[in-house]
Amino acid sequence: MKIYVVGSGAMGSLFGGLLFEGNNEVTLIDVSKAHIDAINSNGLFLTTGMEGSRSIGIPAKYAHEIDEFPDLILIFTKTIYTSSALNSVKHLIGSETHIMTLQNGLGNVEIIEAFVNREKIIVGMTNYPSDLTSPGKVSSLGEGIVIAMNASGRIDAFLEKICSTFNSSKLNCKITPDVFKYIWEKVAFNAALNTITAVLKLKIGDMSSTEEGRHLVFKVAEEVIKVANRKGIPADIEGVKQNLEMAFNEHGDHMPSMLQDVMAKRNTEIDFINGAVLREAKLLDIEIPVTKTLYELIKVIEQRYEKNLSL
Ligand SMILES: NC(=O)C1=CN([C@@H]2O[C@H](COP(=O)(O)OP(=O)(O)OC[C@H]3O[C@@H](n4cnc5c(N)ncnc54)[C@H](OP(=O)(O)O)[C@@H]3O)[C@@H](O)[C@H]2O)C=CC1
Ligand SMILES: CC(C)(CO)C(=O)C(=O)O
Repeated sequence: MKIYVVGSGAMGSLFGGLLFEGNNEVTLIDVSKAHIDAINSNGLFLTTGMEGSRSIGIPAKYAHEIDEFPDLILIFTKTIYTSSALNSVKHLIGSETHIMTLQNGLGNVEIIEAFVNREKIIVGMTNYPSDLTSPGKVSSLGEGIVIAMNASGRIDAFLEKICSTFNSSKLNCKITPDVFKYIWEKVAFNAALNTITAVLKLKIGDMSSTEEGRHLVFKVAEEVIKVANRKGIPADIEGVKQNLEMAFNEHGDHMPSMLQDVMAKRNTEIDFINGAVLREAKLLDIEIPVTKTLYELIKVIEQRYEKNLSL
């Protein structure tokens, strides 16, 4: 299968690298010169729990260097850049090209719909942890899953082919009609864990070693699931709590993507995570005070470093 990964940082490189090793024709597309140059000079240096460290000779390019249509565009930019990234690869979207999003947050399908119709969108979620440690170097130490579904609600042959391609590339994929239940559960997870570790500048394990840290995480998760349930989405707080416990125990050394953003003084996905939940809560007239406080704290942090001020 011919696959372009658009946004090839921590997650894009992990997925691109594994799909390439699974004998797919994969090209990484990015905007970071340092990252592209490092991969083209020395290969992608990928470390995964099962396979260890190796250098993968996968091509990395800028969008304008390519001109063939792929079967699949896997978009792995931060959600704030989805629209601009897809604009930069508009010339690569053929009539049969599908676009897949496993990005965190809410509203990803609606952004992609400006580029292809819903039948050509695969939406899902993943909880593989991945860290971009330096240009060209990515480390993913922990197991995960991919949940996927066609955004139109139909299971078709292409979706089945994608999932089996992922599975033969060591990416544990499941097709699930109830995909938005899992997306909301992941939003609850990220609204809690990503913001709290980012505000505290602590890795998952360091934060979750305190009773107060764990209490705060569960409080936010409960607020988000309350909103999902009131919208009629059967998200399950017990499942979210189990996933959080699993992250506390098994992903202790991971810096959630929002923490990686704050450390690098980049804008975060807060408007697509806590911000999106707050908008839904407002429509339903539900108070979610802890989720709102964390939203506001991340906004303060973003504004401080946008102005080059210390924290
Ligand atoms: N990291 C993780 O463990 C997990 C992350 N996710 C989600 O996956 C998504 C990706 O996260 P992550 O991999 O951590 O993010 P990264 O910031 O590591 O990677 C995103 C990459 O996209 C590049 N980029 C930005 N704009 C464009 C563009 N216009 N065209 C092409 N590339 C572009 C960035 O370059 P530059 O840095 O120069 O801007 C960067 O290299 C997010 O939605 C995140 O929430 C989900 C599960 C786990
Ligand atoms: C890996 C995981 C699940 C941890 O928070 C994540 O989604 C992220 O880092 O954004």
